[in-house]
Amino acid sequence: MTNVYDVIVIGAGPVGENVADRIVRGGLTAAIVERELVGGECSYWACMPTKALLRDAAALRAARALPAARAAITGPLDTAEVFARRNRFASQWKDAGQVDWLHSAGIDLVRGHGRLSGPRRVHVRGDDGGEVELRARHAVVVATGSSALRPAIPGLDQIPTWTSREAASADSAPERLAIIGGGVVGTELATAYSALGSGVTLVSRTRLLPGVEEFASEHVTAALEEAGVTTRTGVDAVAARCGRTGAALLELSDGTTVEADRVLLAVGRAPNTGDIGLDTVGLTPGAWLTVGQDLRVLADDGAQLDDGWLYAAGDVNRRAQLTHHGKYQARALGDAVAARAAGEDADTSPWGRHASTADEHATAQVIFTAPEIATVGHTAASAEAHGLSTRVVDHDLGAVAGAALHADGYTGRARMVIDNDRNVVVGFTAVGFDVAEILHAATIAITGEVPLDRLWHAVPAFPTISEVWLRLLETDGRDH
Ligand SMILES: Cc1cc2nc3c(=O)[nH]c(=O)nc-3n(C[C@H](O)[C@H](O)[C@H](O)COP(=O)(O)OP(=O)(O)OC[C@H]3O[C@@H](n4cnc5c(N)ncnc54)[C@H](O)[C@@H]3O)c2cc1C
Ligand SMILES: NC(=O)c1ccc[n+]([C@@H]2O[C@H](COP(=O)([O-])OP(=O)(O)OC[C@H]3O[C@@H](n4cnc5c(N)ncnc54)[C@H](O)[C@@H]3O)[C@@H](O)[C@H]2O)c1
Repeated sequence: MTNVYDVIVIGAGPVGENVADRIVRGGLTAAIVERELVGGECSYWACMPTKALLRDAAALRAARALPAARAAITGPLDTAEVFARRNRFASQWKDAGQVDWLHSAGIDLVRGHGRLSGPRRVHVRGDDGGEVELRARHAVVVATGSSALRPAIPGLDQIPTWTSREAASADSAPERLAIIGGGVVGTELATAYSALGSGVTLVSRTRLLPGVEEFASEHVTAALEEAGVTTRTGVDAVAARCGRTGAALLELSDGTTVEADRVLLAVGRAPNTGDIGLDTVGLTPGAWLTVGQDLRVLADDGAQLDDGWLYAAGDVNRRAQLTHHGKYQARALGDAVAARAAGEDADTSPWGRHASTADEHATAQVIFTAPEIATVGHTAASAEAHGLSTRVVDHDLGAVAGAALHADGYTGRARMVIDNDRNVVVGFTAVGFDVAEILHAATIAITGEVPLDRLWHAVPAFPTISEVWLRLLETDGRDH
């Protein structure tokens, strides 16, 4: 195996894989370094297994919302089958399929822990202790992702804890599960484990899902409580200890205690940069990597690092910690490196071919709680914080014919945030069952900056949940 490549990618998560793919498609050579499983967190311990844990309960809930289908339900959820199907979606934690794909794409895989060892150099220590020094002609891309953050709560190491990794790969549900952190991981896994039979207590410093519109957070909070989850908002877990029976005891800031068999830590992510040789190129180990518009890593003082040979994409640059946004960055980055190698200029102007502008203006996310939250672009609060002059239009999703038909007693709401100056949509949020699939219309409206006058000509089919678009436009009126 040659040790010199056009580009070296550290980390074969979804983002690293896509960077390497675009590099090779651009006519360059690429090696990818991976210390665990090719496919990364998303494939084995995050997106795919957690969504698999949620899916059967969602289908059962959908059937229960229709009287005739409900009558056909003959028993409870077969949780052993749920875990077995999850195992298949996690490829039994084996990466042979993804390795085959790498080979078919013409990407060389180097297994081991990669560290920068100077400009354009990556040192890899293999699991077998073997070492190899790789050299890049054009670029090194850091795509090492992130890991669960461990909060500094005294006594935590004396109690049985999980991070999202263990929760995503467990093969049974604890009788009592306490979750610290009411963000996306906390609420999704509370939804999953309460459906799988755990008695769940969700402890959150703020309201649940503080980053989304308040009405969406309220819908999910009410639904979690209805499903039997105890939500404790506005409190911190301040100490932990082991009870006499071996159970975990969490002391909360309001003086109360929560007892559980497991405590899931879901308080955010930390960058996988502690041991990747950042010090050898003048950067601070353990920090998130700051990048410019072109995803090139900036020095600690904000200046361009050397001649711009070091890039970072995905979770590690903290622009938008979502698989699809990381892969979007990967396409822009890979194409830019290939263009530059061919002596061409990269187009990193807003919405240019090599820019990842959508990270800033149209971050799209589905939160797979029950009901789901689908959101893209600004919330009313973030638009205001960005100094935009906006108006907000809301509509009751339950009043849309397609939603009423979808499920008896359908409740939900949608919000459109409109930029008054340009008369375009800059934000959209919906909460309700199965709203995930209506999100992309909003993403297209926002990225396309479609004028509202033209949106009136985008006719949603009847009777679908997407008809909420027409209702939102009608509520706003035609006179702006
Ligand atoms: C519980 C959970 C659920 C999630 N669900 C969703 C979801 O539904 N949808 C969504 O869009 N996002 C979801 N996310 C976020 C998503 O998982 C991440 O945004 C995504 O995995 C980021 O991809 P990445 O390639 O940047 O990093 P990762 O997936 O973390 O991959 C990084 C890779 O780099 C490797 N690596 C690290 N350091 C080194 C080194 N020094 N040498 C060699 N290899 C190294 C790692 O082993 C890993 O394979 C979820 C996250 C969590 C925690
Ligand atoms: N469906 C999806 O798209 C999906 C699903 C899961 C995760 N993710 C991604 O994974 C990332 C991590 O998710 P997450 O939920 O871990 O992080 P998060 O930042 O969404 O939420 C963490 C929550 O924990 C709270 N918190 C922090 N420290 C605390 C402490 N000491 N005590 C109590 N609460 C504390 C924070 O206030 C915050 O509300 C997110 O960026 C998310 O985008 C995405």
